[in-house]
Amino acid sequence: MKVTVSRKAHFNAAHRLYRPDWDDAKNEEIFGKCSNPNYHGHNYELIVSVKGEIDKETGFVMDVKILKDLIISEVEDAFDHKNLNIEVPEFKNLNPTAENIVVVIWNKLRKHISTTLDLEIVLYETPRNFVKYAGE
Ligand SMILES: Nc1nc2c(c(=O)[nH]1)N=C([C@H](O)[C@H](O)COP(=O)(O)OP(=O)(O)OP(=O)(O)O)CN2
Ligand SMILES: [Zn+2]
Repeated sequence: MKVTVSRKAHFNAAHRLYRPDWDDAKNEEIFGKCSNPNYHGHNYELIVSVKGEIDKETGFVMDVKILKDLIISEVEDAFDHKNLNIEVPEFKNLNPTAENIVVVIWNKLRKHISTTLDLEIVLYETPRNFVKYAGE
């Protein structure tokens, strides 16, 4: 019997979608207003879910306090109030799309979560745009 435990979190961050090997016109054509050279921001919301067996002694799949602290140290401290393109090393050579951001977050968290647990992350870039990644 497997149960999913989820924790919501949020951060706000600035970014710019662009490719340095494309000129401004091509970036504008593909990324539109999101390629604004002066950046723009989002209030990102995420739902981190771990799925696994309930431990017989604790009754936990995973202690949510541990999950909360992990999200704070690996995601919020690293991304909150940051310019993703400039201040977050993972995006130095990676376009900070929602797709790429969710994969980066998943890889950061995966290292710290037991391999007996499945990990899935849903990342909302806006209230209407969201992506999901489970490591496949
Ligand atoms: N596949 C993707 N497409 C887009 C991404 C992305 O990360 N992956 N990102 C953007 C922009 O950065 C931004 O998310 C779009 O903002 P906006 O168009 O303002 O989104 P809204 O949901 O607010 O738009 P509404 O029309 O008001 O719903 C673009 N594309
Ligand atoms: Zn954006």
